[in-house]
Amino acid sequence: MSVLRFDNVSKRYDGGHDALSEVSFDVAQGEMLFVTGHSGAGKSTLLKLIHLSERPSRGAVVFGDRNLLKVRGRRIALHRREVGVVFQDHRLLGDRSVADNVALPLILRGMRRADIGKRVRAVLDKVSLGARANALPSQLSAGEQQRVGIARAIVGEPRLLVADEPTGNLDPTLSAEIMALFESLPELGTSVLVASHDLALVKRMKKRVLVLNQGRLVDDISPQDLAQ
Ligand SMILES: Nc1ncnc2c1ncn2[C@@H]1O[C@H](COP(=O)(O)OP(=O)(O)OP(=O)(O)O)[C@@H](O)[C@H]1O
Repeated sequence: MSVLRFDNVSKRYDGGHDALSEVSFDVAQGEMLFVTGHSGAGKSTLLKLIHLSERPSRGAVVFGDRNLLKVRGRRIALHRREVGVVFQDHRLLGDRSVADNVALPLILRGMRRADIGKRVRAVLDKVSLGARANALPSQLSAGEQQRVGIARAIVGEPRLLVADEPTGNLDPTLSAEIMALFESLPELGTSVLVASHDLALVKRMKKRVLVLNQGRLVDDISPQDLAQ
């Protein structure tokens, strides 16, 4: 079953050229894949269409059986519960503890406090930050902050996780740890779509790779093809 489908999607920003041009692809439930391409190729735009911070100019983005064109108003927040997002710049609240930052999506959806505490502890353990639950983001390293961002993105058990250059500022060891964490998510049914311009990293992972060039999807490489 596909969790996400792009059907001939184009996106033109006001006054600009096509950032995406007639892009079509499917993501299966529990699949992990990468989208790569040079700076300006359209990777971030593609992710923004999925979590509805942008809208397509033409074509359809379909999530499960939901055409995202029809998702408006209050339904946007409901849609975002099902899509976890990891930003390159973390976007953590500086005056809140690690645990509070991770709890935020669950508080917003009105979950009971006791359940929130349990979930937050479990997910912080998963990203190896159980001991830093009470720290402020400014007291953490870049890699630790990134892991808090990931914990916040997965705490709500989304159907799809999208990550924009999640290892951009990290050393190779930390990048590998984060990729190992992402690789474990499909086992729980979460699909994972990672935008990265780091070709060495993408090749190492041996997953499906979508290649964008000036907004066009120019290649869709299967793991088998990558291995050759
Ligand atoms: N808000 C915007 N308004 C106008 N043009 C934009 C906007 N956001 C992106 N663009 C343009 O759309 C194109 C695709 O940008 P996008 O950020 O999606 O690329 P990218 O592959 O993520 O690049 P990078 O790796 O540098 O982040 C670029 O030409 C960019 O200048």
